[in-house]
Amino acid sequence: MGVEAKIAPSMLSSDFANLASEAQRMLDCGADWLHMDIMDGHFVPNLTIGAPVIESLRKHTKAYLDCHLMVTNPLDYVEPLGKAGASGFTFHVEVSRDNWGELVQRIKSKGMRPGVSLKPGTPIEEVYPLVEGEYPVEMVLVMTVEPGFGGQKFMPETMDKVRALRKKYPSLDIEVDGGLGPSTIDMAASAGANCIVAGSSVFGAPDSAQVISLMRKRVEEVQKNY
Ligand SMILES: O=C(CO)[C@H](O)[C@H](O)COP(=O)(O)O
Repeated sequence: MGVEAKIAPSMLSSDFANLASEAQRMLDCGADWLHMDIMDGHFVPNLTIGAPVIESLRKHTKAYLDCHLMVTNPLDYVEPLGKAGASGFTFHVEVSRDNWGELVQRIKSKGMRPGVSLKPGTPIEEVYPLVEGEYPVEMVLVMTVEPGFGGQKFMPETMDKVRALRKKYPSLDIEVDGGLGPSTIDMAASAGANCIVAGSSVFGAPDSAQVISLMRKRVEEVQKNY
């Protein structure tokens, strides 16, 4: 089927005062990507980090920095994040309905991998043109909680979107984010998600490596049957 399991701890749950060592700890625990939540206090009611922090972290790691832009004007972030060393740039479809073609082109021109995300209430059909268009995104991030805060409860009803996407696009990277951990990974993996973002379940566990390994195993078990 051609999709790989990617386990991406959400650095939102890390100790931001020790970001570089927290990032290295996650990589040592087996993380594939580091998920970076960029929030502007407008698209979502929380304010986190931006390009300066990505630039600082990039000096300490070569890891894939999977940036999720929970911002109203993603276009404004392309240039700074490209310069800062972001790897993936995932924007929200709800704020990009009129300019996603330009956005994807600019993201790619800065050497980043474009992705699109959608909130729980947004119909999955809205992202189909972005996967199939002239300037396709390379990943769809299905939010499994309302974006804005870590530690929320996984919304099982969002799995219908993951199933629909996987049926339509067998080799697409499908990421899920929010409330993922040992008790919810089976739902996400069996629906077809292969990129798993997890914050509180990984950072809050006594053995983060064990949680990462369990989630990877579940995704791999499902993927090999495709
Ligand atoms: O994007 C996010 C919130 O908008 C976080 O990445 C997400 O909620 C992960 O945290 P947790 O695993 O604790 O739910």
